[in-house]
Amino acid sequence: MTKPPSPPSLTELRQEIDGIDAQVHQLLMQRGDIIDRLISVKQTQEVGSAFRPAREADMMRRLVQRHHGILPLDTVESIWRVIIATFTYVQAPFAVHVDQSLGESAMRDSARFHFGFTVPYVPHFSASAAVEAVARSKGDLALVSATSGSNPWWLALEAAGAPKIIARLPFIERADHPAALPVFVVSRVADSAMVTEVETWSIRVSGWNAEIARAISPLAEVVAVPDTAFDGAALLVSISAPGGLDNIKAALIAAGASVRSSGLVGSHARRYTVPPSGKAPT
Ligand SMILES: O=C(O)C(=O)C[C@]1(C(=O)O)C=C[C@@H](O)C=C1
Repeated sequence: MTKPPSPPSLTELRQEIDGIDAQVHQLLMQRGDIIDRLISVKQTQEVGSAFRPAREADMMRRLVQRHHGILPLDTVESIWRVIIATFTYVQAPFAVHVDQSLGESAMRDSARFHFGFTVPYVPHFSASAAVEAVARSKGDLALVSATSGSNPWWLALEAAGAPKIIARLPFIERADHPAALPVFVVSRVADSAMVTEVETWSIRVSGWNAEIARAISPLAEVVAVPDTAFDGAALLVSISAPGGLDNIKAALIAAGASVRSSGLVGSHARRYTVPPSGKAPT
């Protein structure tokens, strides 16, 4: 009778792990060599930022789709965020300007999760100050709340040549995400690098009240800052449906508001949600 094979020893398993670690490290250095070649092809210096939101949204979605096994998705996502953010930084150094006015810890978690520790973190006491710092810079990023605001910081994005909203974090949403805070990324990137699945519009209205807010809330995500001078409000409206802007304007007017102005202030990828278990992401 043949003896069953004996299980591998701890030393053998550790040798296998060492072999894999050396390969992972080797592959990361190889990735760095490719980034080195990509710098001259991309001509990042023209816009100043190496950040490519459309490419990153696509990479993060594919990462989730191919992932399986016991390694938690939180860990895989955070490792790749640090890899991509750091390789963006080595192409063209940038800082992340963070609005901490609504609370420091969740914003800091979001910045560190998505951009790691190599990219400098610059705290600000208002969203406007973070956005102004980006406007003065060549390729810096600002992180501001995507769901609430105490001042209409997005008005500064209306002008041609001003920075724009280029992404909404987290790229991959799910229950218990370790950096779940909804955050807009504001920067100046090449038009060709933008994702346009969701457009963000700055809309100024007169005659704003709670009833009008309720009337448009099923149609789009809205951040509203009342503007007492005009009995109105500055709105930041995220629109994903084609023709959505006209529908929003019609709904505002039907509810009794008048639209004073509208301007496109950016765009980002559609929200991508991983269900609790087993089902396909949406
Ligand atoms: O694909 C690019 O354009 C890159 O610069 C590479 C890379 C990456 O590290 O994979 C880095 C920055 C971009 O935002 C997207 C991807």
